[in-house]
Amino acid sequence: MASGKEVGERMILMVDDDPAQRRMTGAMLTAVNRRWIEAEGGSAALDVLNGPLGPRVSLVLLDLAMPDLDGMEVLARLRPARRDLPVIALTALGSVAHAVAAMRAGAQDFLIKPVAPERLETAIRAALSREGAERSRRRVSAPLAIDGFAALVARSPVTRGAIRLAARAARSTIPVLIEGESGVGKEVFARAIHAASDRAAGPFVAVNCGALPEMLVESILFGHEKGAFTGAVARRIGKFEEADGGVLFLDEIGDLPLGAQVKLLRAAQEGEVDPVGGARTIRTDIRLISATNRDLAAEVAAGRFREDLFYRIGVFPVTLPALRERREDIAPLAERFVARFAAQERKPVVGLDTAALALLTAAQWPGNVRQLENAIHRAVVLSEGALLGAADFSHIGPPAAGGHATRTSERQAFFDEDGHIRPLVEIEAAALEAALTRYGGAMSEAARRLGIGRSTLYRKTRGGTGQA
Ligand SMILES: Nc1ncnc2c1ncn2[C@@H]1O[C@H](COP(=O)(O)OP(=O)(O)OP(=O)(O)O)[C@@H](O)[C@H]1O
Repeated sequence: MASGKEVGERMILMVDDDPAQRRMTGAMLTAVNRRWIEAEGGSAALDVLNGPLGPRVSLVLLDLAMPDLDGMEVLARLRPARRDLPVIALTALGSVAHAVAAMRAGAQDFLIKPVAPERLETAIRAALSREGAERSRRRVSAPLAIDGFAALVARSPVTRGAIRLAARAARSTIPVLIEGESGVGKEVFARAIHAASDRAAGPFVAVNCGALPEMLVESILFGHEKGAFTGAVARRIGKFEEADGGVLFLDEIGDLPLGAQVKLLRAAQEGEVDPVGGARTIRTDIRLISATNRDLAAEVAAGRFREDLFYRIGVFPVTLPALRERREDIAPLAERFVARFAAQERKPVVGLDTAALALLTAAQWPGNVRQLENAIHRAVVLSEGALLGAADFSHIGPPAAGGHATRTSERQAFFDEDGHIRPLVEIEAAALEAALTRYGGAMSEAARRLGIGRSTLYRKTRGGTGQA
């Protein structure tokens, strides 16, 4: 049963089976002049929402672990009737995975108990303003927007699955984490989510965290005041402010230094950023889409990525498989690229012959779609005829035979003259050298391709690769 406290125009429904917790939260809400009502369990909460006070409830603070009807069940049952009702899930430390599930099921935010009063108030304010009834109603009545995805090639079931998932994410404000190797299409997916969302008219700001100079990461993301440090001759707005009202795409988020991760967490949780060297706090309204080519869970385990930030940004993971794991996409992508580059380069090329298609379809594509795109561009530029043939792709390595590295260069990189595997430091040194040679000494590109941060690459090449 629910016990009404103050009955006013709009009120918060607090749902928790623990009386002490209800008292504590109630005191916090009263202190910030919020009207509220409480329910001691899931069924009581549904009774309130379906009863005469229901229409007055503007927000639900929902404990997830309750004996009679747990929070997830309450979410599932209230959603059909009250789609526009913001819900903030509350959970104990250690059950963050539940909170993540709740966000996927439609909660706007989650808080870990015990909750600090300021954090509670910030979350309430954000949920009430950002997820206001009007916007939600617009969003719900809009048809499933997949227009932003129409430009993507997707013949394979896995790519179609990823698009369906991303299209669903586009309709909410959930932070999305796009995972996949370099060149698989993470950024084009992020742009498609933006285009299909109700923020399409707002900015899309992309930041490659792996390419940010370590000293300037915070100033670039959060801005700085004039005179904040030597060289800060004018105030500069950060990427968060730039993306206000739109989407901030953080590529290679695993490369962010730990210090910046702390600030990012606050910005992601509370929508507030503190420019470097300033006393002001700036409120922003952004949607975060992150991407990584690393296993972030492993980075968390290794202490290189903050667990709380991982849970915050990784609520809705979308995984894009490597191109070699979705070979059905190769031919349509190749044809798309031929048409594009033929027009761009004013060449009479109209397609690929069977042998070329077979070669491309069987290749390994370590650089994924971007590598395929570059290979086609090069072939179109060099071609003389109407169809590209296998000879136009002679630089594409053959498929790995039976999983063995058979090419001479691979043999030299991995094995010594006696056929024994080389020590890891030597293999690493060879890989670093190969990358730097391949990308003409461009550190950022080499680091990106190697899947490591630029500072790590500097350290490894400067300090000698024999050092750990
Ligand atoms: N499904 C697709 N349909 C059409 N083009 C695609 C598709 N996927 C990727 N591309 C093209 O491949 C190229 C690489 O994509 P993108 O830059 O999004 O990859 P990425 O995963 O973000 O790479 P990185 O990790 O190196 O930043 C782009 O030119 C993009 O247009």
